[in-house]
Amino acid sequence: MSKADEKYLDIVEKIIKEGYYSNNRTGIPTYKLPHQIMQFDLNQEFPILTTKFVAFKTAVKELLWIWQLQSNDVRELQKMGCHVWDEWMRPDGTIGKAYGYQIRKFKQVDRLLDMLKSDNQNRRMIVSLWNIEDLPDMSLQPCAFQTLWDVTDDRLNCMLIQRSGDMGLGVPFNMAQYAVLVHLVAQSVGLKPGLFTHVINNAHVYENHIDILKQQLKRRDKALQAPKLLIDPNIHDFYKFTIDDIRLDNYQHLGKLSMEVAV
Ligand SMILES: Nc1nc(=O)c2c([nH]1)NC[C@@H]1CN(c3ccc(C(=O)N[C@@H](CCC(=O)O)C(=O)O)cc3)CN21
Ligand SMILES: O=c1ccn([C@H]2C[C@H](O)[C@@H](COP(=O)(O)O)O2)c(=O)[nH]1
Repeated sequence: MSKADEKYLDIVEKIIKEGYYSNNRTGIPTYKLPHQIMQFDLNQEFPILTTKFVAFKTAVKELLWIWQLQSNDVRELQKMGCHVWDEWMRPDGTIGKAYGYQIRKFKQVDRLLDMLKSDNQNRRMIVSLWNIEDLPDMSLQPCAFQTLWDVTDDRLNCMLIQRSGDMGLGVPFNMAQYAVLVHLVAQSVGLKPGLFTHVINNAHVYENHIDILKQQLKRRDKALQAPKLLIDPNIHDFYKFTIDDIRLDNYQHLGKLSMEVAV
């Protein structure tokens, strides 16, 4: 069974059984648990769910939009064929000063790549999208808002801090996305990928996702082996990876489960 299914479904099951019921700004109440953590050794396998289909290409497009294009323009994402931000688009076509905007504003990716190449024992390698001054001008404040990077024994490790995690929709994307990011950054600076630790402060299941997630829990015993992530090995410039250079070999899964997004 894929490790991703095991760790993800453990949290989903715990939230459904023991989670606290509460309301939130969307008006769709959730069951929630604080401080849920998943850790994956990217050297062993790629963390993507097999107990449901995860739209891998769509997820990677969103990742490239934020980290490589460093854009806040939803129309750019739509041009790539990804529509997961449509509901948060402002009349000017953007999501305000959020996500990619904050990476570009402080050249955060360039700084990270430089530090990893020149001083990888630096303990200040952090990319943060949480800019207090700009928070009021974001259509959604970033959820997966901080990554902390470390190099140990020639392996690149990354801890993702997510303040708020929608277990049904956002988290399956985020796990796969940030695992891809670690692989891309590692390949760009000549390191091997290591640990990916995913910390979720408020891990929640929306009430209208419960029945579908229960269906997914029943698939647990049928979970399949994780696919392999294949990245064109000739690319060593972070800005040169395209969506076609990043693919999964033999992604087997138990089929799509549709859920509605709470806006
Ligand atoms: N309530 C909520 N949950 C989220 O996960 C979320 C937000 N809001 N707001 C901002 C972004 C948008 N995200 C989304 C939005 C939609 C899907 C979604 O519909 N996923 C489908 C596949 C979509 C496709 O193939 O295009 C899925 O079945 O996973 C995923 C992530 C993640 N974020
Ligand atoms: O990458 C993402 C982006 C968003 N989410 C989820 C988490 C919450 O359910 C909503 C955001 O609502 P807030 O009230 O701002 O917390 O979106 C996610 O899981 N992953």
